[in-house]
Amino acid sequence: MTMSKSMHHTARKRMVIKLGGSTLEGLNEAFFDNFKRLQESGVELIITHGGGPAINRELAAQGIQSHTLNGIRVTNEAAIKVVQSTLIGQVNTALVHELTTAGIAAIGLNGFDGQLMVVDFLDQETYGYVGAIKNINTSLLEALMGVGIVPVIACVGATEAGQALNINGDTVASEVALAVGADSLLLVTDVSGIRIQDEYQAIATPTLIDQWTEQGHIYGGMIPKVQGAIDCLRAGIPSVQIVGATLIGTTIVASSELHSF
Ligand SMILES: Nc1ncnc2c1ncn2[C@@H]1O[C@H](COP(=O)(O)OP(=O)(O)O)[C@@H](O)[C@H]1O
Ligand SMILES: CC(=O)N[C@@H](CCC(=O)OP(=O)(O)O)C(=O)O
Repeated sequence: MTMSKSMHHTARKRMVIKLGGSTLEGLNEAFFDNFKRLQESGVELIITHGGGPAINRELAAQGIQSHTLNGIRVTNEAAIKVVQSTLIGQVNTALVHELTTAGIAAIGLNGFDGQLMVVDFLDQETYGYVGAIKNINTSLLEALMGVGIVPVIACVGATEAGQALNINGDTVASEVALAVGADSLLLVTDVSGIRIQDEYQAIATPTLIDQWTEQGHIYGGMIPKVQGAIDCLRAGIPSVQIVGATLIGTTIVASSELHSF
């Protein structure tokens, strides 16, 4: 790390929580209470979310084809319109409502708002309307957190020309965590972490993850999670976890930290 995180902010801890579309619809008030307690104890929260299943339903209803490649949705011109309207219009608003009901002050955002996530095409030929993040407006996030409001980010980016681009939710979570110098990243999904040959792993290292991915034990939607986790860990974010709705799962640690477990 070139710049100490304490340079960005003082004693307050910062946590980025990503709620996967796979688990979002089943979360209850007790789950959100955990976050309320964290916030009350002085932790600054940023919530990001996906919405893969909701997008799939809407695409199917409109007869639009799509498929994924390395856990990333290949998004054509018809699909990006559905992604944009579903994530921002439905999933984000519903989540903000749930947080508000749980007593957490929350504001819904997407890449267009205050130039929150400026993107370029990742690789238009391969992925279509999918974005790679160029810049994140961290001042906006800090201003909101500074007054106790939780930013709730939908994974839609905006190009400088104003084109919406789809971004994988796990990628948004890890890039936001990196941009704000978070102390921890929590990816909440529909499985209790990384499962290898029917066993959930309490601990994983980048080396093990590379092996498991090569062997095909890690595939599909788990790929962007482990990639984002490794990026964060390498950049010095001390705690990265992939968990289920019970908040139990896999902690990803640098190999050199293994001995302390
Ligand atoms: N090794 C693995 N351990 C656990 N889940 C895995 C693994 N490899 C692939 N997966 C898949 O990843 C899914 C979670 O990713 P995804 O469906 O994209 O969830 P989310 O909507 O939370 O991002 C799991 O439900 C599982 O099907
Ligand atoms: C580019 C890309 O893959 N975008 C994702 C965005 C939603 C998402 O990530 O949802 P989950 O968190 O439920 O997986 C998609 O279209 O499904």
